[in-house]
Amino acid sequence: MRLKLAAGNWKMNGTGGDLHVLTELAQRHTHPACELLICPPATLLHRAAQAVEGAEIAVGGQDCHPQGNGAYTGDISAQMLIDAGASAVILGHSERRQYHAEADETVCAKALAAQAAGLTVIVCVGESLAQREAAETLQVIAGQIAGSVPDLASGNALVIAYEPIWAIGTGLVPDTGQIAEVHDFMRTRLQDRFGAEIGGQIRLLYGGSVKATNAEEIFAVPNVDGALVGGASLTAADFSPIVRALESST
Ligand SMILES: O=C(CO)COP(=O)(O)O
Repeated sequence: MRLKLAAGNWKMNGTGGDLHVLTELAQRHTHPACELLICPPATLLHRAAQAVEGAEIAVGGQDCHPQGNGAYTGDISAQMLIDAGASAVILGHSERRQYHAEADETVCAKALAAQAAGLTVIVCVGESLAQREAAETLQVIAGQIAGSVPDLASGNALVIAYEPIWAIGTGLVPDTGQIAEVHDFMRTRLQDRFGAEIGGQIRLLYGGSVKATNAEEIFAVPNVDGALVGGASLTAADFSPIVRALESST
């Protein structure tokens, strides 16, 4: 059984005054029937980890460097994320691929480092609108999974988030048939590569304009094991109903 995961990606949002969102979430979800993860900006990680201490909420980073330490100004290593209290990291988000020119090989190197450090890795994949319109979606996803996901000894510490670029922050969401097609395809690719057991352990999240209003429908899709939520993870009032929808889908 894969434990469902509700993950929030705060992106470049949030300062100390927003930590109350975490304490509010902790109060609302004392015994969650799914895993809860919030990935705040790196500047807030340590305080976020302290804010959720004792609660069933984990915190994670939004990126890490492949090296453990060294002359990489502005970068943060996987060990540093752990030191700050993180247990997971998002890698290869389309915004990093686009604005930081991260290729699959870079994402894979980061994933290896994060795994070695003991972090749960959330690798993001997803097609652009032009790629979808050219009927290249599955080909793009296959290439990103092959290139960004490192070899694994277990599937428990790997999560893949399918985030169509055209659905991120736009209010547009693929229909459930389109989500099912990609998630089933990812499951098959992962089981072909890693075997039925490991490939069956890897959790597959959907991300892109997930809201309280569409969560239930999305979580009913087979092979959707949770969500990676951007905008609607910034307040407890928005995120909490998504968590509840996931809990009742389990
Ligand atoms: O990019 C996302 C999460 O990583 C999705 O963002 P939105 O939920 O704001 O569309």
